[in-house]
Amino acid sequence: MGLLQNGKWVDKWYSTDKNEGNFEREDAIFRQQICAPSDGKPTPKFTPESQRYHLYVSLACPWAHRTLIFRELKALQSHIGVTTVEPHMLANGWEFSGPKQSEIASHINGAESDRLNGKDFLYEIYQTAKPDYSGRVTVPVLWDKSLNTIVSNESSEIIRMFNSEFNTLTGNELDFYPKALRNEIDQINAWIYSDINNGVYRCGFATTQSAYNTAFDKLFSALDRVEALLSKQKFLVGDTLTEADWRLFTTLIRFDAVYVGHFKTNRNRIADMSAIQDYMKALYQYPNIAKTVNFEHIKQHYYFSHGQINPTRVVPNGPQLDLLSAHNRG
Ligand SMILES: N[C@@H](CCC(=O)N[C@@H](CS)C(=O)NCC(=O)O)C(=O)O
Repeated sequence: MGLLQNGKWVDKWYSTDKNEGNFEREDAIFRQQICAPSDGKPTPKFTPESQRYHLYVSLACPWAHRTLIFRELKALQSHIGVTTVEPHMLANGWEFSGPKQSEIASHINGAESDRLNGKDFLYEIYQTAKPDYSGRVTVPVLWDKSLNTIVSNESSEIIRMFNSEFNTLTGNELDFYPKALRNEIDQINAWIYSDINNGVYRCGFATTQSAYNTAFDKLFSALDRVEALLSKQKFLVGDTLTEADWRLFTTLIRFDAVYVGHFKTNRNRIADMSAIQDYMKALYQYPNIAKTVNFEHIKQHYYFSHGQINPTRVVPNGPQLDLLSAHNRG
């Protein structure tokens, strides 16, 4: 686990020293946009084209998972390729399969070598895009094969591009960020991001009791708020399935398998919150979504990579999850 400093890889864990034990997530650095050309405007640098862009993801990562879900929802499978890193993220950060993998890591089915750029580590992709890059090396990465660079490493922006910019290519007009609901979606995203999506990390990576207590209380108040909302309506924003639901889903699906134990988010499980549990099952059973969920990668990543939380690196066998049974959400 490390980061690039002026283009050089340094093996360093997150520091919470300056933040009284609180984990602070850094902002993503590559924030460019793919835009469909519009009449009378100069041609954008990144235009939607079939097979021009490629995703680097980890199947373990909830942020990368959003982009895989949108690739399915928006029928982009044949237009945007994917390479999956190994789940064990160790001294060299995210690794591709191959002979340079860390000695203590094992190859996990579903992980791949980097057939596109022939690299051993994800940080080399960042170095190619920006030789003096400083910052964390995170997934997802949306890579541009034409300009040999990173378009974006911010999942919330990648899913918006997938939602709207490739429609002419795919003919898929499904809209998970409709204009009329944008305010409401943005408001919901804001507290779900800080208290739930990032909130589970703030519990797990806290290094003082009080930082953990604060994150834990916020997390479960937010989950109670979601449970109350979903007890009276179908989705987070009324009757319409939006990006807000998919953004929440990738955290919910990891919750009982990993966060409850590994991140100590154990007031209760999602399985104990009946509206959320049924809602999560409904989303899991939505066409093409279950195949984006890989519990082997999820459990291997968290339990094996975070040696300071789980020094034995033993990965639990359970829990048994009930995701395929009937739900009452239509
Ligand atoms: N803002 C980013 C966050 C991505 C992120 O933090 N990904 C994690 C994996 S779950 C990562 O790659 N961490 C590596 C690191 O921080 O060194 C996004 O949503 O795309």
